[in-house]
Amino acid sequence: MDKNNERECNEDLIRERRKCNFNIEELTNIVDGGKARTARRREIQRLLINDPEFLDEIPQDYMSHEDRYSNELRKSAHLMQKLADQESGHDIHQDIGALTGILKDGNPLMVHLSMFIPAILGQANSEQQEKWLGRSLRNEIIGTYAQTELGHGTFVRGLETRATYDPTVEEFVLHTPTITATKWWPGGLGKTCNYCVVMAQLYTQGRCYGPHPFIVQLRDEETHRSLPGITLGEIGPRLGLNSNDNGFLKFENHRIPRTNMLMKHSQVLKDGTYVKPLHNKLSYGTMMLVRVGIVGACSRSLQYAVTIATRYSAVRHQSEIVPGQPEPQILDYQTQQYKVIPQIASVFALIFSARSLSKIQSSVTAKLKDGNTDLLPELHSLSSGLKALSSSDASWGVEVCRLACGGHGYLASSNLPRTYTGTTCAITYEGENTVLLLQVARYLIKSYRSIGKETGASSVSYLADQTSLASSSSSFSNKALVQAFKLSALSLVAEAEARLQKLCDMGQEFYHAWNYCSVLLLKCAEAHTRYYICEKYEQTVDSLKASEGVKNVLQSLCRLYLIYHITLTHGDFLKCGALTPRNIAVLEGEMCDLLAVLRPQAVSIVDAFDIPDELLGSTLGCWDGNVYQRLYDEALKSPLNKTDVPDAYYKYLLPLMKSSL
Ligand SMILES: CC/C=C\C/C=C\C/C=C\C/C=C\C/C=C\C/C=C\CCCCC(=O)SCCNC(=O)CCNC(=O)[C@H](O)C(C)(C)COP(=O)(O)OP(=O)(O)OC[C@H]1O[C@@H](n2cnc3c(N)ncnc32)[C@H](O)[C@@H]1OP(=O)(O)O
Ligand SMILES: Cc1cc2nc3c(=O)[nH]c(=O)nc-3n(C[C@H](O)[C@H](O)[C@H](O)COP(=O)(O)OP(=O)(O)OC[C@H]3O[C@@H](n4cnc5c(N)ncnc54)[C@H](O)[C@@H]3O)c2cc1C
Repeated sequence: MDKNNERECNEDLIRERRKCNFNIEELTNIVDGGKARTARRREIQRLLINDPEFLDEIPQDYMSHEDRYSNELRKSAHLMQKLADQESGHDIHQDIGALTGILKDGNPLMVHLSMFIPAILGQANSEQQEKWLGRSLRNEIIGTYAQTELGHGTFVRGLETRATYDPTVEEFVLHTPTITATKWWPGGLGKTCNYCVVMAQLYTQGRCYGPHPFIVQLRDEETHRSLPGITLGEIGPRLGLNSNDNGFLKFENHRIPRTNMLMKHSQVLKDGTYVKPLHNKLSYGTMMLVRVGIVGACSRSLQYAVTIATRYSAVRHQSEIVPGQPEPQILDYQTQQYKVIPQIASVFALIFSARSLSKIQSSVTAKLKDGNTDLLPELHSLSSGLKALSSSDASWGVEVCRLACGGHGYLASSNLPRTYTGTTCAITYEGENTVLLLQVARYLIKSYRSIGKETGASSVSYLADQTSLASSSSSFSNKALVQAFKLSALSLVAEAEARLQKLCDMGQEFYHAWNYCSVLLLKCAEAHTRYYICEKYEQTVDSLKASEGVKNVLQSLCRLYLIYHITLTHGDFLKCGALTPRNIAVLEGEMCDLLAVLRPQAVSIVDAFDIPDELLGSTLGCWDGNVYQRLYDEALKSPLNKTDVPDAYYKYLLPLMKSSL
C-alpha cells in the first residue's frame, strides 16, 4: 500500500490524517526506541512481508488442528532460517517486536527462542554453554522449558518430578512418580522439541535441595522418535495459540549425565556434594527474564488492537448525534473516545515502563556477574508487578477495542479475537497474575517493616516518606497527580501492614493473617505498580527532547492516563485524602476535555505505531480504511461458500424438513 497515494484511501481517513499536528516519524522513533531501531524494524519487516513463504494458502481458521500446526511450523522454521541467513547477524531480544504478526497463533518455536535459549544463557556454566548454546542458536537442537506439571504450576516448590543423583555412575535419574507430576503445558513440547530444560526436585546424598534446571534430550536427533523412558504428547485445543503444540512429558527412571544439571549457580559434585548458589532463587532466573520481555510484548499487542479500533472508529458511521443529520463517525461519540483513546495512552505507559524495567534488569545482571545479589528481590518484585499489570491492562484493552468495533470486532478477520487470546494467556503463564502480585505485596510489607534500613532499592524508598501521608496537594500538575498515586499506594501498604499486625496481635499465625488480608494486599501491589508506571510515564515525557507537537501529544496522553486511572480507583485516593471529591469531579471533567483534544490526533498517533497491513492482518484496521470490501472478500473465503447448497443440507436438514410430510 502506497501511503502517499490518497486516492486509494477512505475519505474519512484522509480527513483524519490531514488534521495531524505533530511529526509522525518522530513519534514512531520514540515508540521504537530511536531512529536506528525504526530502520532495523522496518528492514526486518520488509524482509518478512515480501516473502511469499509467509502466506497462508487458506485462512488458518479453516485449517484442521494438524494443518494449523504444520503450517505454522513451516513458517517458523523459515523465519529462523531467514534470520540466521542475514549477513548482519541479529539480536532476537532487540528484534523480537519486529516479528509480531508474522506468525499468527502461537508458534511452535517461540519457547525455544524465548525460554530454552535464555535458560542456557542464564543457568548453564561456560562448558555447558559451549556444548549447547551454539547448537541451539543454530537450531540444530530445539528445546522448551518444562516446569509446570498437571498438579503444580504456580507453586514451583511443590513440583514432583525428581532428579535423584546416583554417584556410582555419575548420573541423575529423572522420574515422574505420579500422574500429577506429568509435565504439562510447555510450548513446542508435544511434537517439535528434541531437547528441553526440565525443572525437577534435586535429590542428592539423601536430601532434597528443591527445584533445579536440567537439560534433557527427549528425542533421537536422527529419527525424532522419543527416547526410551520418555513419554511425550500434545495436550489438545486451547482458547488460543492453537498452532503451537503445548505438550506433556513423563519420565520412567530416565538417566542423564551429571553434567546435564545446569550448573552456573549451584552444582552437584561427582561425589554428590551439593554446592549452593549465591542466592537460592537464582534458578528462577529464566522466569524473571521472560516476565520482563512480556511487558514489551503486551504493549505490542495493544498497539495492534488500538490501531484496528481507532482506524475503524474513524471509518464507521452509525446513528446520529444531531437529530436528522448524517450519521457521524463513531469516533465522534465521547463514549467511543473513552473506549479507544485511553488504550492509546496505555500503550506508551507500557513502552516506557518496559524500557525502565529493562535498564534495571541489565544493571542487576551486571551486578550479579560480580556476585552481588542485593537488588534481586527488587527486580523480582518489579518484574512480577509489571508483568501482571501489563498483561491485565493489555488484555482488557484489547477486549475494549474488540467491543469498540461492534459486531465486526467479533469476526476472526478483524484479528481482534486472536489478538485477545494471544494476550490474555500472559495473565496466566509465566506466573499467574494474582500470585505474582502477592509476591509484590510480600516485598512491600517487608520493605515497609524495614524502613530505616538501607537496602538500595529505589522503587520502595517512598514507603519511608511518612510525612506525605498528611499532605494532599492542591496543585494538579502531572507531577502532583503522580504524588497522589504515591500517597494512595503508601496508605494502602500502611493499612495492610496495620491490619496484618492487628490480626497477629490477636493471636493469628502470620500466614493465616496474610491470607485473611490478601484482597487488600493485592490492591497494595496494584497501587504500587501503577504508581511506578505513572512515575516513569511522567518522567519520560517530561525529560523527552522532542518537537513541540510530539511533546504536546505525549503530555496529553500521559495526563489522560493519570486521570483515567485515578477515576477508575478514585475510592483509594479519597480514602487516603490524596484527593477530595471536588478534585475528582474536576479531573473527570478534564478527562473529557483531553478526549476532545486527542480525538483529532488519534488516527495519526496509531499511524505512528507503523504496523504494516500484512502484519496487522485485519479487515477493520487496514491503512486505507477499505473495510467493507475487505469484510466481504474475506467472507467469500469460507469453505461453506464453495457450493450454494452444502452436503449437510441433504444429510440433515432435508430429512428434518420432510419428516412431518
Ligand atoms: C537468541 C535468543 C536470545 C535471547 C532471547 C532473549 C530473551 C527473550 C525474552 C523475552 C521474550 C519476550 C517476550 C516473551 C513473550 C512471550 C513469552 C512466550 C512464551 C512464554 C510461555 C510461558 C512459559 C511459562 O509459563 S514457564 C512457567 C512459569 N511458571 C511460573 O512463573 C511459576 C510462578 N511461581 C513462582 O515463580 C514461584 O513459585 C513463586 C515466586 C510464586 C514463589 O516461589 P517460592 O515458593 O519458592 O518462594 P516464596 O516462599 O514465596 O518466597 C521466598 C522468597 O523468595 C523470593 N523470590 C521468589 N522468586 C524470586 C526470584 N525470581 N528472584 C528473587 N527472589 C525471589 C521471594 O520474594 C521471597 O523473599 P523473602 O525475602 O523471603 O520475602
Ligand atoms: C498458553 C500457555 C503456555 C504455557 N507455556 C508454558 C511453558 O512453556 N512451560 C511451562 O512450564 N509452563 C507453561 N505454562 C503453564 C503456566 O506457567 C501455568 O499455567 C501458570 O504458571 C499458572 O499455574 P497453574 O496453571 O498451576 O494455576 P494455579 O496455580 O492452579 O491457579 C489457579 C488459581 O489459583 C490461584 N492461586 C494459586 N496459588 C495461589 C496463592 N498462593 N495465593 C492465591 N491464589 C493462588 C490463582 O490465582 C488462580 O486463580 C503455560 C500456560 C499457558 C496457559
